[in-house]
Formats: sequence, structure tokens, C-alpha cells
Amino acid sequence: MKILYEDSMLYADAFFPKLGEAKAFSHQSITPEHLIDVDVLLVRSTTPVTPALLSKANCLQFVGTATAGANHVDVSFLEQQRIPFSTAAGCNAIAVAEYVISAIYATRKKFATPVRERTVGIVGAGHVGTALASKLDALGVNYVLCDPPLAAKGDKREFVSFKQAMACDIISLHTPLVTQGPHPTHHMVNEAVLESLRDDQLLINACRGEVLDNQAALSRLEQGHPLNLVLDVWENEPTILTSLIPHCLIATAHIAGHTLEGKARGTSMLYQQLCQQFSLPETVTLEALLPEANPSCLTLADVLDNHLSDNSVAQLVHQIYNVEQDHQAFTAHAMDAERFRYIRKHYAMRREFSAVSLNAGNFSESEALYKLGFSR
Ligand SMILES: NC(=O)C1=CN([C@@H]2O[C@H](COP(=O)(O)OP(=O)(O)OC[C@H]3O[C@@H](n4cnc5c(N)ncnc54)[C@H](O)[C@@H]3O)[C@@H](O)[C@H]2O)C=CC1
Ligand SMILES: O=C(O)C(=O)[C@H](O)COP(=O)(O)O
Repeated sequence: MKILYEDSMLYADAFFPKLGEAKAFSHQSITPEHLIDVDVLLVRSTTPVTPALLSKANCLQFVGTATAGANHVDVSFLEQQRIPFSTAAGCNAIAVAEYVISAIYATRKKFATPVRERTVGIVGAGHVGTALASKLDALGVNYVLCDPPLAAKGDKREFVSFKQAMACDIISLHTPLVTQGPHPTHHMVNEAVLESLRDDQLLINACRGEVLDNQAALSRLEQGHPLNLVLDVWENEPTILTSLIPHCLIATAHIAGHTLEGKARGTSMLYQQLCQQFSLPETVTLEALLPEANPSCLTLADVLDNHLSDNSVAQLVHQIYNVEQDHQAFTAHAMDAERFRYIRKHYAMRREFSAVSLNAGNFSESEALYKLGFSR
């Protein structure tokens, strides 16, 4: 079996050579000729899987993306061609949720009300939205969920309307990019929605750039209306609207999902799916590959006051991941497509909270921190 995989798939060289002849490619140099005689194509979001790319594929039996989003793949074309396709659904949900938690606490001083007294409107209650909800629960922060497709499918959780979600103190977007059908998300946050936002709201977009009308946001800011933005994703990546960057409280290069665990899980999920698809035994496990975090253990007395104040949560969370550092790196130099790609390619992947165990001592709210994701 010939397997062609994108070179940014973490630990791919530990997994795929066990299944056949495995070869890496770079998204910038792949051509249709590379697909000749290939059985399996594995990508991340940087390789658009189009009819043109597959035009010379003569024996393709499986396409997989080691990502949650699939808007870079022409899924209906694969269906027409009867080529099985799989995503790595949920692989980086925790990573994105932890990015959002880090951002909420990094920007907290901009707002008069403490985080615990604000409500988060989570738009899209799938893997990421649910992981975020669970972490907010742990911290005692209120949230509401908005997900009309899930509500229509009979999900039993309580949902609010999009309008209600957009009235929340903090709005966090976690939908796929959908351009058709009853619940499109392309420019879901458009000029009219932006106009309805108050000065004391925070809008976080860590799903897909095109869900927020970037030009409308810039126009509003340039007209002098305050808009508190945290943007990890941008329209037209990597050729983004650079003039929007200086207006953002936090701006990053589509790295919310880039924890070591999130990327590794993406690769390992595709490995498992390939084994199933071709009835092959699974001989490699992710657990055996992940290195120990540094530090791998924190003692609470060193980092926290005696309760979960905003400052103490920020202090702890930011020891593991402070999104402000990614913001500094993103804004340190002039941005263009090359720089955007460079930052993503050389991103020093962070660890998830679960990689760190807490020595909680007598800390009264330690259970909340384990629920937030830290290990015991
Ligand atoms: N910044 C980053 O690094 C990452 C970005 N993402 C993006 O986040 C998206 C969500 O990821 P997951 O939660 O894993 O996907 P998911 O498929 O588990 O959940 C998405 C949810 O959005 C809901 N939804 C769809 N249309 C909606 C609408 N119009 N209004 C409200 N809800 C709607 C769906 O019903 C679904 O429950 C991905 O599709 C991807 O585009 C995902 C991971 C990393
Ligand atoms: O999983 C997704 O969806 C994402 O947005 C990924 O985090 C994108 O990462 P790359 O595939 O661009 O490395």
C-alpha cells in the first residue's frame, strides 16, 4: 500500500511506515503527478484536496485529514468518486478550548466585570464547544450554547438563539465553515451583527476566518467603534487582512489547535481509521510517543492564592499556556503570507493541561482544577 502524507503530520513517520510504503510531501509542492499509484492520501488543512489535485489519482482508496475542519477537502467529489474520507473529529478540541480559556484570562483586565460574573456565548456546541463548556463549568463561569443544527437533531442540552448568544459578555465561535444549507456560517458575524455588539463584549474567533466578515470588522473599527477581538483565524489565510491585526487584543496564526497532543491525536486517529479500513492490526500507540511535559508537575502553593480568583486562575493557566506570548510573536514583525506560514510551521507546540499534574496540597478548590483538565 502506498501512503502519501503531509509532512506537518506529527509522528507520521512512527505510524504510517508500519502500514506500507509511506512518503511525506509538502503542501507547497504537491502536484497531481504525486498521486499516481497512491492508495492513501493524508493531509492537514494546508493541502486543498480538489478534483484538480486528484486528477491523476488512479488507485486512491482513502483520503484522510488529521484535522477537525474539512473545508479544504471537496467532500462531495470524494463521495462521487466513492473514495472513503475521514477527518480526525475532536482531535484538537481540548487545545482550542484551552486557547480560549487562556485568551479570556489574558484579556480580563480590559473589562470591569470579573470573569466569573460574565457569561460566555458558545456558538457551535460540537467537540470544541463542549470541551470549552466543560472547562468553564470547572471554573464556575456561566455559559450558554447556540447550535441550531444540533438542536434540530434532538440534542437534549438547552440552546439559545444566535441573537441571545451574540448578546453575551464573551462570544466564542466554534462552528465549521458552512456555505450552503439551512445553517450557513460564512459571514455569520456580519456587519449587522457587529453593529449590535457592545463595547464591553469580547468576540473570539478560533474556528474559521470566513465565519467573521473581517472587512466589516475593520470598517467598524476604523469608524471609531470599539470592538474587542481575539482572532486565531482569518479570512483568506495566509493572505490575511493585515490592517485588522493592530486592532486585536489577541491575534495569532491559526494555532489554537496546535498542542502536541492535538496534532499527535490527529495523526493517530487517521492511523486507527486506516487500520480499520484495511483490516490491519494496530501496533503503534500514541501514549508511547508523547514525551513528558516540562514542567510535568506544579505545586499549587507556588502559583495560587487560596481560591479561584481571576488572578489565580490566570496565573496557573498561563504557566502552561499564555496566549499573550503567541500574540507578541505574531505582532512582532510585519505580516504577509510568508510570515504567516512561517509562524505556523515553526510553532513551538505547547502542551495541554493534562500533561501537567498538580500537587494540590490543602487547596480547597482543587477538584475544579482537575476538572479544568490538570492531572492528579
Ligand atoms: N483554530 C484552530 O486551530 C481550529 C479550528 N477548528 C475549527 O472549529 C470548527 C469546530 O470544531 P469541532 O467542534 O471539532 O467541530 P464539530 O463538528 O464537532 O462541531 C461543530 C458544531 O458546530 C455546529 N454548527 C454548524 N453550523 C452552525 C451554525 N450555523 N450555528 C451554530 N452552530 C453550528 C454543528 O452542529 C456542530 O455541533 C472546525 O470545523 C474547524 O473549522 C477546529 C480545530 C482547531
Ligand atoms: O483541525 C482544524 O480544523 C484546524 O484548524 C487545525 O488546527 C489546522 O491545523 P493545520 O492543519 O493547518 O496544521
